[in-house]
Amino acid sequence: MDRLAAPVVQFRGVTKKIGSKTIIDNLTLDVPAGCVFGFLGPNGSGKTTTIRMLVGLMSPTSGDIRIEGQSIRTHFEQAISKVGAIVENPEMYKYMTGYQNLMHYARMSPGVTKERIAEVVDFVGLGGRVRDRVSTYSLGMRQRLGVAQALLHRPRLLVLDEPTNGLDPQGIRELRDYLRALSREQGTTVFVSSHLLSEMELMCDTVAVINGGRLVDVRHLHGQPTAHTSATEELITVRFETDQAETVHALIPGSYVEGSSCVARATRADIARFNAQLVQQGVAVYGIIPMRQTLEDQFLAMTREGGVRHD
Ligand SMILES: Nc1ncnc2c1ncn2[C@@H]1O[C@H](COP(=O)(O)OP(=O)(O)OP(=O)(O)O)[C@@H](O)[C@H]1O
Repeated sequence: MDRLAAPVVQFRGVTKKIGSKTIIDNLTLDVPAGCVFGFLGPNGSGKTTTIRMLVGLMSPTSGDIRIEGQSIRTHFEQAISKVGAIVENPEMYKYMTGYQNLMHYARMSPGVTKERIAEVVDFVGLGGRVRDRVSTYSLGMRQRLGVAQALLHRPRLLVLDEPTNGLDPQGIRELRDYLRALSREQGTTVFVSSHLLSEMELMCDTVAVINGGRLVDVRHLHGQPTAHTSATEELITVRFETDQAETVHALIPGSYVEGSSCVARATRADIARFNAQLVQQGVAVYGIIPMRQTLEDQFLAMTREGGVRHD
């Protein structure tokens, strides 16, 4: 992946209000070209709303989204022409075969040839079943057909909302394999949402975490932190060993008490500053221990506040 390439998607100060409720709050985020990008958040955090705006099903209240530099506000047609998406359930005619469904969509997309249909069918591994009726397909096969359809016009960006929902482990593995192949072999950027961190960890190069409509973290999973978290600003998680855990918790925003210690996520500089303040207040700190958390632990810690539901 070329890390210097211009981002495929740029969210800039995107806010969505419905009535008096702010669903998405000032989202600014870059999606690098050619990666599998995970959009992770608990239920109700705003993933679907963001995706609906990204694929043009809903307009932001303020802010803008650019797709390959084209604004969805001022150049909607050009911006959206670069996107293929499955949002909610893909519309399929169950009484027709997979192939007939693809032909139907191909007729609506200029320039899609029979060769292209064969290519996408092959790519998603639907070959043996494409001449069968969709009514006989498993959920996984319907989803492959949905992805094949979304890829027909060679989009630069493929957007999938919670694509692993309802798939069995084998289906999830296959989906993961072909999404990764799509980004690696064809340079297509894949934007995929989920509330399941374990899947994101295996599937994605980068994960953005959203909670309560706000971006809380962006993490590059196979190496250095992204631009959102420069090395000096990177948050680390540490355990303050102390017999006054509540006092430490009261001092450090976003921390939580666990047994006789307090777990906090902060930059290195802030951890040193908090420690100095604790010493000044006469709180005995016996140790500050870096925690090697799994992304799962970090995700739970980041989304702990506000009593959100995890499943
Ligand atoms: N049309 C609407 N009117 C009022 N509130 C809405 C509307 N659409 C979404 N919301 C609220 O916005 C918040 C975010 O919803 P959204 O569906 O984007 O979240 P999500 O992260 O996709 O969650 P899930 O995984 O459960 O679908 C939720 O609290 C939801 O109730």
